[in-house]
Amino acid sequence: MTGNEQNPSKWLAAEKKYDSGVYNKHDVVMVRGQGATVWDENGRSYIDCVVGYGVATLGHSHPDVVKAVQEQAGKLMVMPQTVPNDKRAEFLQELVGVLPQGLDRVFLCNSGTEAMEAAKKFAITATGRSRFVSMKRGFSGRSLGALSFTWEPKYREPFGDAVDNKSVDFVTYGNLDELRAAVTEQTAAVIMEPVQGEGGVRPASAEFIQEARRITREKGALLILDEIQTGFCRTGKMFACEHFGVIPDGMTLAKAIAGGTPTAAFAMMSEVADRMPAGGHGTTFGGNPLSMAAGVASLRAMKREGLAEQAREKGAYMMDKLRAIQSPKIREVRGLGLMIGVELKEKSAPYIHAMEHDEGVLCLAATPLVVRFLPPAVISKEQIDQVVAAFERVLNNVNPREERQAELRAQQSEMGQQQVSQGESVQTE
Ligand SMILES: Cc1ncc(COP(=O)(O)O)c(C=O)c1O
Repeated sequence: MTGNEQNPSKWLAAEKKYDSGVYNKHDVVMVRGQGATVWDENGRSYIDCVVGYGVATLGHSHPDVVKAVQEQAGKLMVMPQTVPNDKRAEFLQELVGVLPQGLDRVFLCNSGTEAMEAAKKFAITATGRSRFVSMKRGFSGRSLGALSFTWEPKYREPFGDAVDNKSVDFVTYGNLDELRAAVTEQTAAVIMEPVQGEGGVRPASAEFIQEARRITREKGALLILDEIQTGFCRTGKMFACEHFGVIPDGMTLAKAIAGGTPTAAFAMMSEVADRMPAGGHGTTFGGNPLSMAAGVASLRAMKREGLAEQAREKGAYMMDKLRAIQSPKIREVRGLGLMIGVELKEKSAPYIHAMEHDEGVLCLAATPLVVRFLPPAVISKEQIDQVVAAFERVLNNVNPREERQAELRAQQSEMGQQQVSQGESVQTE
């Protein structure tokens, strides 16, 4: 039991009452974070291997980011992108400095899905084409434009024809023949994640991603890599495409880009940017000075602290430890850097719940069978040891089938009790 179940919090009640209802809320209220640790309102600590779906790769409340935000908040928070701003210029310079060569034009926005929207529009104006190739099991976000690239039917079907799924061909991630057949002279862009995150933590093969580069060039289409989850050191390089020696024409960026502030970008080659008419796209909050200040501090800290090397080394350490777990429930441990998935032979949800509830470790699902770990790169090896030990205990102790049967037995006996007492009351009246 968490403290909240014993003593329901007013914050938990308020959030559950007023939220739109689209989220499956946990029974816990988080109030503070530092590095790889977060604390709930009752003071219980958790090792965070979710970090806001992969946002806080630098750790929660990194001191440089906190200082930059504090200073900028007292100076200037709002300036639209039509009016140049010192922090925005500094951020753009820093960002282009770490991006693969040639990606030196940037559209700034606020979330991953907006970066995908931008990518879609820039690809259409750059090529004069409007067909796309995306990947089965791919996830690109949930706005209607981005949703057209997202494969999972449950995210698309509730919105029927409002999601444009006629102009997108989905190919099996890794299938070279399907890829070659799908990319034609009508294709504006091929969209893919270098490691599928939501789709089960699946790294692309070098052959597949390199063939995507080759065939898009041959057909005059763009290659757009979705590095929203993989970017900014998560996979052990600043960007995952560096593992494959591939430079795309455009790259969508978000999550860890700016120290936890809601920031995103579509970075592209000049030839792609130059074809968008002035005023053809825009956003109010994109490139706001507050996020830009956080972004500058975050990018500098990533470089100074060797965050990519940390993610590479700790990722290998954690993956080795997970692979050493002897459990018949594990089908496969896979990933790249600190983007790690453990595919089980059964549903992952009860194990993820037990990790949080019983062990104080936050992790998340990626498809119903996969437990996904996205710890910050500043996590210590001791914390990794704790996470792996907790996971092993949970695999040993949780038995969803037995628990479900016990639940059913309890329900049946409760119903039996009710029938007996109803029967008794009838008799006694
Ligand atoms: C690969 C990928 N693309 C796009 C998105 C959408 O980003 P956002 O949730 O910021 O809109 C996500 C979010 O998880 C993602 O992992």
